[in-house]
Amino acid sequence: MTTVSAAVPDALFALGLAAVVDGVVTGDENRVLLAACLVGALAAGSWLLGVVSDRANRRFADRAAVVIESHVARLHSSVATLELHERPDHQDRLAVLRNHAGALSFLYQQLFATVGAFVRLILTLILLLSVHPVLGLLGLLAVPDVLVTHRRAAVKKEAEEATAQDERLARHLFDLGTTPLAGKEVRVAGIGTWLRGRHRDAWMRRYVPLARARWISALCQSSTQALFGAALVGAVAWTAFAGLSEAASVTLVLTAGSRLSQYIAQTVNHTQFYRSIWLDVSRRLAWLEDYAAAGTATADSPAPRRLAEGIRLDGVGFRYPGTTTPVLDDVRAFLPAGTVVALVGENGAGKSTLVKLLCGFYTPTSGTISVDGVDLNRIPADQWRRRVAGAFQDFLRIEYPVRQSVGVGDLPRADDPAVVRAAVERGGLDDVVAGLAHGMDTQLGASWKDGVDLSYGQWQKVALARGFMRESPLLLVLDEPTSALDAEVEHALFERFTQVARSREDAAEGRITILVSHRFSTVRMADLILVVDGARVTECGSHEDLMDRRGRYAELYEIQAASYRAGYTTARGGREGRR
Ligand SMILES: Nc1ncnc2c1ncn2[C@@H]1O[C@H](COP(=O)(O)OP(=O)(O)OP(=O)(O)O)[C@@H](O)[C@H]1O
Repeated sequence: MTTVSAAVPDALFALGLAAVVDGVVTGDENRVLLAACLVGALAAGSWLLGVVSDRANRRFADRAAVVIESHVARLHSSVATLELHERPDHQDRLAVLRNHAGALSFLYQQLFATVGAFVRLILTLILLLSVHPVLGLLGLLAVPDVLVTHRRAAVKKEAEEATAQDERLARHLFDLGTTPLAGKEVRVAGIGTWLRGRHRDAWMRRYVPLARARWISALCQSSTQALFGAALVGAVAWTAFAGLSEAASVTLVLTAGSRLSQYIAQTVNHTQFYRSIWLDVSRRLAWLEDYAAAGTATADSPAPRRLAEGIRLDGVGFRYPGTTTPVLDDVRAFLPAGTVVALVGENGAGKSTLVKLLCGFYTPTSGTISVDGVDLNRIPADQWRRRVAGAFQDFLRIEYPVRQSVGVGDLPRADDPAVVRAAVERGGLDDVVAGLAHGMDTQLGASWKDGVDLSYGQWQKVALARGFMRESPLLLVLDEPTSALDAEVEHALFERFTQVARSREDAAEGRITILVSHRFSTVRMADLILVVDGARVTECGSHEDLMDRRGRYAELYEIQAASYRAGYTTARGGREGRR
C-alpha cells in the first residue's frame, strides 16, 4: 500500500510548485511560505514512502523468489518422464521459464506499482484538465507511445523465443570450454579456438535479430516520444499565449505535462511487465504444472508391495521424442519375480533405453509394460520410483561428505550410519573410504574446503553405493555402473549382488535385478539373459541355454573369451620372457 500512497505526493508536486509561483507573482509571502512547506512535505513524503515501499517490496520479492524457484524445481523433478528434458521445444520453454521465474516474485509488488502509476497518471491528468479541458489532448497524444511499446515488446519476445536454441547452444559451448570435466579433452583435441568460434557464432545468431528488434523499438519509441514532446511544447505555448497566461497555470502545465510523459511511460512499462509476466511466464508455469499433473492423471493403481509374478514386456516399441527411428520395436519378454536379468547387446542396441522404460522415465510408444499384470502407466510414477533403485552409467557426482553423498540415495534413512555403512560395503566403496583422511566424513570435490577429488572409478563406486541405499526396491537397476572398474572388481561386486539378490529376504520381495554390462564373465551369472539386437530382443535364456543355441550371444561370448585368453597368454608370455 505504501507504493500506491507514494504516488499521491509525487503527482501533487506540480500543484505545490504552481502555488509557490502563484505566491511569488501575487507577492503574498505567507502564501509562498505555506506553498514551499507544502512542496517540502510532498517531496519528503514521496521519498519516505518510496523508501519504505522499496524495502517492503524487496523483502517480499526475496521470499517469493525462493518459493517460486523451489516450486519450479519441484515441478521439474515431479515430471515422471525424461521427455521434458529432451524435446527441444520443451527445453526452450523451460529456458525462458527458468530465466524469468525470478520475475514472478515481483508480481505482487508490481500490482501495487501498476496501481501507483495509474494514480499518478490520473492525478496529473486531473491537474491538467483543471487548467483547461483541451489539455486532456496531451493524454491522447501519448497513445501512440503506448501502442508502440506494447507491439515492440511482443516482437522482442518473439525474437527471444526464436533464438532460444542458439542461446542454449552458446551456454553449452561456454560450459564445454570452461568446466574442469571437459578441460582435458578440449586441450588434447586442441578444439579451444573452434569452440570459441562456434560460441561466438551461436551468440551472434541470437544477438543480431535481438539487437535489430531493439533498435527498431528504440526508433519507433523515439518517434512517438518526439511527437509527445512537440505536443507538450505546444501546450505550454498555448497556455502562455492563449489567455491562460497566469504564471501558476504555465508552471502547472510545464511541470505536470513533463511528468505526464514519464508517468505514461511508467504506466505502460508496469502494465507491459504485468502483461508479459501474467500472459507469458505464468502461462508457462501453468503449462509446466499441467504437464507434471498429466503424468499422474491415468495412474490409478498403487505400486505392489512385493512382486508376485514379474514384469512383462508385450510388443513394446519406442521412439525418442522428436525422432522417427524406432529404438525398440515389438520387444516381448517376461522378467520373472526374484531373478537377476542381464541385458546384452552392442553399443546403441537399446539396452539403456529398455532400462529407462522399465524405470518409467519414458512411456512406450507402442505395446505395454505390465507389473504383476498391471500396466506400468497405471502405477503413480512417484510410487513406482520409490520402489526402483540403482546406478547408471551417467551418474551424479554429489559433492558432499561421503556419508551424505551416499545417504541421499534414500533420504528418510540418510542419517542412519548402519544403513549408509551397509550401502558403502555393498557398493565396494569401503576400500576407498578406508583411504580417506576423514573416512565417511571426508568432503568430496576438490573445489571445497578440505575437499578431495576421487578418480572416475571411485566416483562410480559412490554412485553405486548410493544406489544400494534404498531398503526394498522391487526393481534394482545396474546399468553399467561399474564400467570404469577392473573386470575382476566388477566380477566380485556382481557376484556379491547376485548372492544378495538370491537371498531369502530379497527372493521373498520378488525383486528383479537388471544388469547391463558388456563383460560376459559378469553377465553369465544372471538367471536370465536378454540379447538386444536391431531394436528387438532376439534371444532370451540362461547362459547355458544361449550357449547351446549357438546364436548371437554364443558368438559374442566366444569373441570376448578368445580375446581375454589371447590377452592372458600375451601378458603371461611377457612376464615369463622378462624373468
Ligand atoms: N535421448 C535420446 N534421444 C534420441 N536418441 C537417443 C537418446 N538416447 C539414446 N538414443 C538413441 O537410442 C539408441 C539406443 O541407445 P541406448 O543408450 O539405449 O543404447 P545402449 O544399448 O544402452 O548402448 P551402450 O551400450 O552404448 O550404452 C541409440 O541409437 C541412441 O542414439
